[in-house]
Amino acid sequence: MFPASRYSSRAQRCIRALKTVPPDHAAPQLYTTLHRRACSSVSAPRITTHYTIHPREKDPRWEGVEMERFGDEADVVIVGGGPAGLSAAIRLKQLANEHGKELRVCLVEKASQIGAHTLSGACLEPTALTELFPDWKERGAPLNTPVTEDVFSILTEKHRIPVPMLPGLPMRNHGNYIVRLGNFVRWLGEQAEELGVELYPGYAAAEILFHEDGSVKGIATNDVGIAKDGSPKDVFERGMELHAKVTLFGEGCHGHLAKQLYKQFNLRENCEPQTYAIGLKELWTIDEKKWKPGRVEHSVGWPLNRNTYGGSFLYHLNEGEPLVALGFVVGLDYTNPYLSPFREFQRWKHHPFVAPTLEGGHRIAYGARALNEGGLQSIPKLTFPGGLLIGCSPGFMNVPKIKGTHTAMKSGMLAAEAIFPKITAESLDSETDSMYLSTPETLKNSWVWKELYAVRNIRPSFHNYFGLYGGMVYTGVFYWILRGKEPWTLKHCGLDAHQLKPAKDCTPIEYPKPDGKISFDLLSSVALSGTNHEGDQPPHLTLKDDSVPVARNLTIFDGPEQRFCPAGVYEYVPVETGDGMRLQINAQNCVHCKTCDIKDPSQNINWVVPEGGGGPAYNGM
Ligand SMILES: Cc1cc2nc3c(=O)[nH]c(=O)nc-3n(C[C@H](O)[C@H](O)[C@H](O)COP(=O)(O)OP(=O)(O)OC[C@H]3O[C@@H](n4cnc5c(N)ncnc54)[C@H](O)[C@@H]3O)c2cc1C
Ligand code: SF4
Repeated sequence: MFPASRYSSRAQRCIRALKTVPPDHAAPQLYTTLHRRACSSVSAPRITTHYTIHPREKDPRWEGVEMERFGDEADVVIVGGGPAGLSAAIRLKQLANEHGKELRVCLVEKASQIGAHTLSGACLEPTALTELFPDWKERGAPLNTPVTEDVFSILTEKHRIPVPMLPGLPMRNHGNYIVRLGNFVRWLGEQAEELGVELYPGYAAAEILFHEDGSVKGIATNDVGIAKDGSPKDVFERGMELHAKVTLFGEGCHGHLAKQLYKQFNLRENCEPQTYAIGLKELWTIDEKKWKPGRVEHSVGWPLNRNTYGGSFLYHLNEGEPLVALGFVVGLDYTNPYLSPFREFQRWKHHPFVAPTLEGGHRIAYGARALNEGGLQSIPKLTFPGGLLIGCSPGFMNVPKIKGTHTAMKSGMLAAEAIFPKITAESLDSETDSMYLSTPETLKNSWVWKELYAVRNIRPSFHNYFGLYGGMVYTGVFYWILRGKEPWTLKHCGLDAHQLKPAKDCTPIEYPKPDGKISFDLLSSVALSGTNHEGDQPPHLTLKDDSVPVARNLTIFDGPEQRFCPAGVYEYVPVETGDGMRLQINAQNCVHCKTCDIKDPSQNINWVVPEGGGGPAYNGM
């Protein structure tokens, strides 16, 4: 793996030493020093060609290329057409209409169609929707499946232990609806357009723009026409600037621009690190005799061990055909680098309680997306000069409920209500100027805050010796009986990226081969996500340092990105000229789940937006 012909003797000494020391949380300084030395001594093949790593100003191929950008002005610009962004846009226009004000609201969405990058369960709690549109039924909102049956189980390899769904438990779904969230988001988009919101699907916000005083001025959409090697193509076109008085960032879980805002405005200074899970999902048409529209099934336990947080969902939809949505969620604080969330999902489908539903059925869609698990203690400061963070980007997910849509919507609506009087108090003819906002008090007094406060200790309580079982006992005592009123707030165990143990300390996991009927391989799965990217563009999975994957991730953790990526984007392949391995990034496969950016143990991967419109083509996921 590290032949003398390829690496200097200094690099080899450092790599050998790296193999013998524990990971950085055990001996941080020694580890970091050795790692830096090893990486600086390794001559790695060039992988990253993106201008965010190799600035165009220093690249002779870009000399003389026209870089002027066209700019447009709006009152509010919203990044992300998910439940949060669309609810904020809708609420702003509702308020403008109620008060007889003109308000220009523009929303950019990186998917080619609104809803095409949306992936969720999803059981929808309709609280926020009813506040936004009390007449949602008359408006034809696609909530076609009220929950009629709620089943929760602890799975062992061969058996199932039923858990009664007592009133008051967070997992209870009485009064909720099973939806295809992509369809619901598309419907929200239609309502927004009807109210006069300008929607721009196929336009990714690639850059945050700042005023001279450091406040946010708006965003720029991505440039197009850059070749894979980072040079300009003949068809190169600069993106467009959108300036606004206020910019709302609703990029969803682990926003790429939000990451920059955290740094720029130190927004995470007083909160815990965000923690995450990856959720994988499939849609199946099943035998009509097994179809029970309105039935919701959740499980914890097998195939995960008691110290790995996660579980499954299986929802029977009522959409005119015998359709089920099923998925598997794995907490990204798992420690064994050999774990593959995708293969755990495939294995789970063979459980004797699950497989009979799928036998004779047909899989029609696949996808994956990260979700927040940090809860209240991980919500950063939400406001900064010129903008606000909304939805799952800062993280309003209610983890034990596995629900974040209603809270994301409400956070967007509250943001709209907080900024509306400020924007309209100014002369609308005045030059665009950024607003200074403080966290809306209404948010802290809202049901969102109360709901997240009550469940704040459930997820961190799973970090105990008994794992799953300890967490369930904690939930029973402190949530079900005391309703989260305990006077303490538990901490998470740090960044998910830091939780992996070195491969030498872990046992490889033997996964069964897929049978092609119930379980499938990765590539045939990715094909069902419809994902596509223009091939001749720089990979949007950028590496801060091209040598780190081999020198650290492969050497110490046996290349975990090959297993945690649910789309087969990362592969270690033999170097063509000489010995050794190199990382190959199959960026076209990416389904924009953001897991690599979260779980990379070296925090060397930075997901950036690809050319607008690229990515999965989900149809009602
Ligand atoms: C597997 C899984 C199961 C879930 N189950 C449930 C459930 O049963 N019930 C429930 O209520 N919630 C569930 N959730 C959570 C729910 O999906 C989220 O809480 C919700 O979608 C958050 O809404 P959002 O608008 O904040 O973010 P998102 O829905 O992620 O929307 C963000 C949007 O922004 C776009 N975007 C991102 N970056 C950019 C950019 N730079 N430029 C332009 N556009 C951009 C994205 O393409 C996306 O369309 C689940 C999530 C997962 C992953
Ligand atoms: S490359 Fe990263 S963002 Fe893309 S699918 Fe793989 S893990 Fe997800």
